[in-house]
Amino acid sequence: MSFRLTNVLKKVTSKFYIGSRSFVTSSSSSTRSFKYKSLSSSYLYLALAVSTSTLLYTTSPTVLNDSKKSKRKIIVIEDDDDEEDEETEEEREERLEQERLERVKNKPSLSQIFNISDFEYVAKQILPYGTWGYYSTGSDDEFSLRENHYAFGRIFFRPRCLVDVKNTNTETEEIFGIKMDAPFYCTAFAGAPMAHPDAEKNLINACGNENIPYLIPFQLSFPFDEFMEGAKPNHQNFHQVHFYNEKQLAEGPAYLQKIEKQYPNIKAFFINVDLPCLGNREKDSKIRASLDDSVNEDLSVFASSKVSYLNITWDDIKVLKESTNLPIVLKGVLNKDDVLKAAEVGLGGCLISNHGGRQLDFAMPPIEILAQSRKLLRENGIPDKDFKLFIDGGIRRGSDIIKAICLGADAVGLGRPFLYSMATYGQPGVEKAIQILKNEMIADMKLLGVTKISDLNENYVDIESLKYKGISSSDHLYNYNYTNIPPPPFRR
Ligand SMILES: Cc1cc2nc3c(=O)[nH]c(=O)nc-3n(C[C@H](O)[C@H](O)[C@H](O)COP(=O)(O)O)c2cc1C
Repeated sequence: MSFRLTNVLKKVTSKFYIGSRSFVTSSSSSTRSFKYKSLSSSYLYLALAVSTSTLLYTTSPTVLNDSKKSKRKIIVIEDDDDEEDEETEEEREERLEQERLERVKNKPSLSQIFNISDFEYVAKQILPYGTWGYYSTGSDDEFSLRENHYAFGRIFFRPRCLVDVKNTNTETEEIFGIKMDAPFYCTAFAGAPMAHPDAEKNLINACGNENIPYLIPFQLSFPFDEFMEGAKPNHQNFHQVHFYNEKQLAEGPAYLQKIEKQYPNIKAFFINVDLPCLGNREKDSKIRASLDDSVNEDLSVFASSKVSYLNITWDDIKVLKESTNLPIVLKGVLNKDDVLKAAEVGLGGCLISNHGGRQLDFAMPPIEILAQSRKLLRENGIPDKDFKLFIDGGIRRGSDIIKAICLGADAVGLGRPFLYSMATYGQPGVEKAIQILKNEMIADMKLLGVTKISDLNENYVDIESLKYKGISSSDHLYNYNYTNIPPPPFRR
């Protein structure tokens, strides 16, 4: 058998390349169908000292010596004679796309979806690779992205027993004049049409049917007026606003006035204060780079280097505030002192958010800042009813929502959960996601010994461990969907 070390290494790296691509593309077994032959055929074996995680998906029966102790695996390497198994880049892309389309066809029925993470799992399997990358990624090393979620795992409940909880409901008091069926809303995100042509229409219709607000994004894929024509009458919402340039900022007051006058069902403006520039969305960039020419052109709109935002200041916020009677909420506040300042300058509220871990990495988890902020506002004599607090980032369960309400939030926003449910099952998917969260809340409130939202307070939660970042019980559902940042792929 002819065999040269250089060829072996070439083929080893090609397997790693495929391995790392299929890892981020999909965890379905069908995408991992490397064509290894049986041990008896003309194959060579090479023992490599590699971490088990690198080869998480190379679980073919020909992978030997899977001892955790040694952390070594034996990889089967084809020899020079086996040219028939070679696959060109185009063939591989085509195969992966065929396999994806097959998964789209065979996706689980909606009745098989039991929780929010299930939607994420299906989305990961069926979305085009670049779209999944744009939606799921955060900035830099994604510490904030992961901690957003994990922080909820450091808060435990202190339930009361023997309470009559037969009539429990999740309805809210009025928030900027809106009475919601539950204290959460669908937050604003750009890029939803990459997954569905009617993206934002599905979202607003589902929110309308379930009576929760939609934070209508500034970057809509429909003209605003056309979009609002289709909204359910009496469905009350919020509107998110950011500015790309000085001209847009100068026109800001007129824009807010127009919306206020024309659309009485929009009850507050959420203005971004977390976009002096885009965060370093490194994993997203890596994924797009790996797609080369086949990259979906729409994606380039979101590439960090091509989008620039305007750096606004407190003075700009004052001008915008004076231009409208509607409450202004700052979206993306990350420090309790800024929360206090926003209250002192007479704004309506703050949305504590690190943009779903997409802006400043190592920004603290919003739930932790929330706990500090409500306390600080009270210490400074600002009653809860006079200043609304919202958080978003990492919320995936009804229990997460309850924890946030206990710690002083009026309502919370969810982004990716509604993006994934819409991308996988359209409007019915979003409605189901909302119902799942409502049902989880009802059950958890009963178990907590609480019948209404306004009775939730800090006495129902233990936050002793909240500040110990990085220490949480493992969340297997979350971890299963989390994708590691890929290393640079070797050329084939
Ligand atoms: C794909 C995507 C696009 C987003 N686009 C915007 C945007 O255009 N404007 C904005 O204010 N926030 C945007 N966000 C941030 C969300 O409004 C929200 O802060 C975040 O998704 C909450 O975290 P979660 O996804 O873990 O729920 C985006 C988030 C994602 C995931």
